[in-house]
Amino acid sequence: MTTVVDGLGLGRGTGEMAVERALAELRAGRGVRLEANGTAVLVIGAEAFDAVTAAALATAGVRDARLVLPAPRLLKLGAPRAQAGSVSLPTLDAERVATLALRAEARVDAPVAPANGLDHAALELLGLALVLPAAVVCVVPGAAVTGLLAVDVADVMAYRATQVARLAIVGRAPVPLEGAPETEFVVFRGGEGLRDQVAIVVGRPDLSAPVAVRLHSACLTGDLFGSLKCDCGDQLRDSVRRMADGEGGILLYLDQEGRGNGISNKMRAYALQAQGYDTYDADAALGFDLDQRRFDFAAEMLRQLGVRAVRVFTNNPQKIAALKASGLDVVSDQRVLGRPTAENVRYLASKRDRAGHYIDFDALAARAPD
Ligand SMILES: Nc1nc2c(ncn2[C@@H]2O[C@H](COP(=O)(O)OP(=O)(O)OP(=O)(O)O)[C@@H](O)[C@H]2O)c(=O)[nH]1
Ligand SMILES: [Zn+2]
Repeated sequence: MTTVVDGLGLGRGTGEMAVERALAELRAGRGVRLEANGTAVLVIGAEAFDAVTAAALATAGVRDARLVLPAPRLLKLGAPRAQAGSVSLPTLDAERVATLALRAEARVDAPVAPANGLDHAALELLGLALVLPAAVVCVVPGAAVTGLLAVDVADVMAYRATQVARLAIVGRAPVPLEGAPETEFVVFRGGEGLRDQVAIVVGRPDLSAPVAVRLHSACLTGDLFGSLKCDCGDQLRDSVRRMADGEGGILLYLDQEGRGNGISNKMRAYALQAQGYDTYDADAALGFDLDQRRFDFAAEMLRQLGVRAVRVFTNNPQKIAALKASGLDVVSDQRVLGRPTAENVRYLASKRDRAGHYIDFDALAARAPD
């Protein structure tokens, strides 16, 4: 297959390479050509769609331009739909796109058409690229636009699953931690959009028994800076300490900032929270479902480390279900309580009430201050 050699991606499928390149293009604010069954459209993220881009596309003679939005964003705009949908852009107006895609007070101003396969793939690409889930999609006449990267819808929709299969350890070393001197960091590549994922092996867990495990999604603000808006930093340090003081364990530090939405979208959501939205409504206003995270690759990391049974430290029923679904034996009697603060109590209550997290406020209140 000469096409595989083409990109020197020996051993990688051409479809996967195209998807990975498309993610880089979209993150850089450029468009890509999305193809399915002989149909091709240009896709560009709404957040990159400025007046200059709009004018260039109009000059190129593009037609049938639409703004594709996910169902939660359509609901916010006053047009509830079970699935994603699109509104027509008869003139390429960057200001209108920004309003419909992002502004908190916006209302839908045109009929909404159901999303087709190309539209769904466009949103999947933007999600993988961690940009705002709103896509400008249009038809490009013949040779009017050159140099666009082409990517196939089927390859886009298959991408996440193929990444799990490619997960591999790329580096490991001992890193003694305060309070956990015998600790090893093991770095995996793959799983979600070629990001690096880290397993932190604390002590020497007995792999023949259920291993203490925490799946910890990255939270820059909480883990590193001690943000008062969430409980992540406490959960992180408490989990490592419990593993070190007990029989050892494995903490997976997962590159899933903002429940998988990415740090930029998390800050957009925090801006809405500052206006009074709760954690889930803020995400929904931007077009996100309750939670974007998948944990299938986390289970695969554990498997590659020789773990068959886990005692998982979490309050999140989705994590428990995902580990079980992946075939691991799961004991789930260990909760991870952060410190309640005036700033995070609403966040914790929302997680309990809207996402079914096992958060016991009496137990939190009873926690002795450190
Ligand atoms: N979108 C969004 N993400 C947030 C917000 N606050 C925290 N996060 C993210 O939420 C995730 C929390 O991760 P975890 O602590 O692993 O997860 P959890 O789902 O609460 O589950 P457990 O802690 O295991 O009970 C991290 O990715 C944070 O960056 C928020 O207000 N909005
Ligand atoms: Zn946090």
